[in-house]
Amino acid sequence: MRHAHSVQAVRAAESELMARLPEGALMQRAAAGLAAACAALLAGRGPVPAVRPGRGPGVYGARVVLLVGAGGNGGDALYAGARLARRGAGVAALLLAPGKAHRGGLTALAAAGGEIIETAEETATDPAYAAHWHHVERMLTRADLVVDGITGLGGRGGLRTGAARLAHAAEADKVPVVAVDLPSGIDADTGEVHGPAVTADLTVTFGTHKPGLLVDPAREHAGTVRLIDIGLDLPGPAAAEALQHADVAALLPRPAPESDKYRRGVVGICAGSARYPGAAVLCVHGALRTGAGAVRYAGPGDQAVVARFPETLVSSGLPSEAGRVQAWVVGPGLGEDEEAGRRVADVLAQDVPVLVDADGLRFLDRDRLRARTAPTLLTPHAGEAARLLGVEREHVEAARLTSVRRLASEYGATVLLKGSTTLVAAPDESMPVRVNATGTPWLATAGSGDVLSGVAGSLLAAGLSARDAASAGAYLHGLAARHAADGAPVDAQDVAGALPAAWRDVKRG
Ligand SMILES: NC(=O)C1=CN([C@@H]2O[C@H](COP(=O)(O)OP(=O)(O)OC[C@H]3O[C@@H](n4cnc5c(N)ncnc54)[C@H](O)[C@@H]3O)[C@@H](O)[C@H]2O)[C@@H](O)CC1
Ligand SMILES: [K+]
Repeated sequence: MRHAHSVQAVRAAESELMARLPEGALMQRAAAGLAAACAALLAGRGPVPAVRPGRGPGVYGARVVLLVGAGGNGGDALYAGARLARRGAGVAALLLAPGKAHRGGLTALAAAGGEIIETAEETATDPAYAAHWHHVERMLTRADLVVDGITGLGGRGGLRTGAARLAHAAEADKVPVVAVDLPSGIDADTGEVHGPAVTADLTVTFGTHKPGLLVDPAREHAGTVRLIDIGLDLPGPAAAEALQHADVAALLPRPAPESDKYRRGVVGICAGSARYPGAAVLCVHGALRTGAGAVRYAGPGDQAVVARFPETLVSSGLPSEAGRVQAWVVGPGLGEDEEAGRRVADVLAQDVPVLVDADGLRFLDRDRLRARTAPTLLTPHAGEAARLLGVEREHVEAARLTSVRRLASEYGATVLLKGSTTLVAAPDESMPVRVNATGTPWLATAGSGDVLSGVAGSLLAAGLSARDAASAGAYLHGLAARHAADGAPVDAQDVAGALPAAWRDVKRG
């Protein structure tokens, strides 16, 4: 499991540890890890090449520019810069807040032969300093490596004008950028980005991940993330967490020798319509490939479903008349008419776990949902989430973590918010939000959501909690898409077809 903690939790753990260590020891641990990651990158062992023509790999002779802000983040950069300078790199520090730069870090860099250049942020728009800014921009574009130590845990809002200009200069020339702790300008706790922010190739983060390193849109600024253990002890639940193969393997059901189809879980599917029969087929396909003992289908797509999957138990009437199931999936391709609404209400009236997706989300009654005793799982994309929250889609996309938490709490349901990183929030706010990162852009294809509903519904029927079913389902689904795509476009049927490969991959570890 990968954990991400809030700024407040990290600060508390830091002060607890600092009280037991000699002064500055923690920052030295951070700087040592940061310098090692920079050295590896300069030696050609990083996520991006950092060797410019005319220079061999390694630290010796490399040109490193540090962007240094007012706080501890700049301190890390300065101490790491000193370590690189001692190994023969040419290191220059641009101080964006000269009066506030970390004293000890400045002394260390100067002692190691590094260059210190005052580049006060507020002079960026002053014509008297135009030549100076032109000069430092050129330094950046010629560097082998730029280290972003502008802001860390204490950063507020986006980059200011001067910092944004420098970050842009480095990015425009494709100079590798290593962010210290987090890319400056992102919101560490929410993953939101309120203005210009550094886009790093590598982020070296300390003690624990921060939610902003896992959640979009901030995540896209972080590049590859490397976690450095500095000995922090972070008790209590994380703010966010990401499952790994082993976590998912432990969650996936495994049929016991005495299992029969009923014990393995029967999932009911109410999806599709005369207009969208394909949604029914895809949803059933996802469910069948995720270990359900049996799939019952109830709805207007019964003939299409049984023609493709003869093992399905089909009927065309109301879901409550279809026979017993351990969980229902309702919504994909159901349409928007009265009949669809009747089916959703019929499913939600049953006292079993229910997954509501797509068209089903049009018919939710907040109070009825909150009154349900069995778990409910809602699986909206950003547009559907926006409608449920009464906000614009852009708002959900910009504030994904806040939005998924708000939905879960307002609807009293577990919510899976689809996207490039899928988020899962439980109605209990103390539970970490789960972040799924197995997805691929190829998953943005018609019908792939219908498959996901079948997958998660099947896991619900097998007895997983709504949160586990949603997060393990998203994980498998994303992995299946990667298997199916392998660098080329996929359709939703390919994704469903690759589910067994994803399952085996997870189980193998
Ligand atoms: N406390 C410690 O011993 C350790 C701290 N560490 C580093 O220290 C960082 C936290 O240090 P700080 O609390 O000083 O926080 P920052 O380094 O984020 O600096 C905060 C200061 O930056 C300025 N600032 C805020 N927003 C800004 C913006 N948008 N543009 C420009 N300036 C802005 C403000 O003056 C603020 O006080 C961590 O992220 C980590 O990198 C690590 O060395 C681990 C140990
Ligand atoms: K930073």
